Formats: sequence, C-alpha cells, structure tokens
Amino acid sequence: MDVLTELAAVLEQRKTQDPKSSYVAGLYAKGLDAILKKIGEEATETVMAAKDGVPEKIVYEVADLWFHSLVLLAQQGLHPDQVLAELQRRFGLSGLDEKAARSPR
Ligand SMILES: N=c1c2ncn([C@@H]3O[C@H](COP(=O)(O)OP(=O)(O)OP(=O)(O)O)[C@@H](O)[C@H]3O)c2ncn1[C@@H]1O[C@H](COP(=O)(O)O)[C@@H](O)[C@H]1O
Repeated sequence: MDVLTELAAVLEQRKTQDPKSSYVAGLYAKGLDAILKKIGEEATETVMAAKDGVPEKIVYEVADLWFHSLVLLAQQGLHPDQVLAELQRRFGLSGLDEKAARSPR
C-alpha cells in the first residue's frame, strides 16, 4: 500500500477518535475553517521556504501542505485517489490545449 492510501485510512479512522487524543481528530472537531486556515498557513510557509531557497525546508513545508490538504479531502469525504485520477487525466491530455485539460467537465 502506498503512503497516500495508508495515510488516508488513518485520517478516516481519526473521524471517530477523541479530539483530545489526536491532532487530526482535533482539527476535525474545530471544523472546516480551522483546516482551511492551516492550509493557508502551510501554503505561506511553503512560499517563504522557496524564497529562502533551502531544499530541505521546501520539502518539509510542502509535506505539511500536502498533509493538511489530505485532511481537507478526508473531511470532505474525498480520497487522494480522486486527485491522482484527475492528474492522470490531465497527463493523458497533455498533448492537447492545456487550458482545456485543466477545465473540470
Ligand atoms: N503527517 C502528519 C503531520 N504533518 C504535520 N502534522 C502536524 O501539523 C502541524 C503543523 O503545524 P505547524 O507547522 O503550524 O506547527 P504547530 O505550530 O505545532 O501547529 P498548530 O498546533 O498551531 O496547528 C503540527 O502540529 C504537526 O504535528 C502532522 N500530524 C500528523 N501527521 C500524520 O497523521 C497521522 C495521524 O496523526 P494524529 O491525529 O496526531 O494521530 C500521524 O500518524 C502522522 O502520520
């Protein structure tokens, strides 16, 4: 099993856990706005890391950003496979007009 699938299973399992016992359960309990706030913070930290130009910091901050995006997907009842399928679809269309490839149907 790949790390995204394993992590998605843990994030799903945290939905029934005591918010005090888990960071993710705590985020779910705070609600959508708290998750979106974290994504905004991590996106900003990613930008700052890239401006600093330190590769290790960029990797660390992107991991935080991806992680909180995965929490958002789980909270919305979505699975990372759906995002991977969308990227795969775009990759398959890469020979076509890029704007058309990005447009949701
Ligand atoms: N991958 C992660 C992961 N990445 C980042 N984080 C947390 O995300 C937060 C990042 O926020 P910041 O960098 O702003 O640091 P902070 O100031 O401590 O953040 P806040 O407490 O203010 O939100 C930190 O608290 C990190 O611990 C993560 N927390 C959990 N996971 C995974 O999620 C699983 C479930 O976690 P729990 O719900 O804690 O069991 C774990 O097994 C891990 O695999």
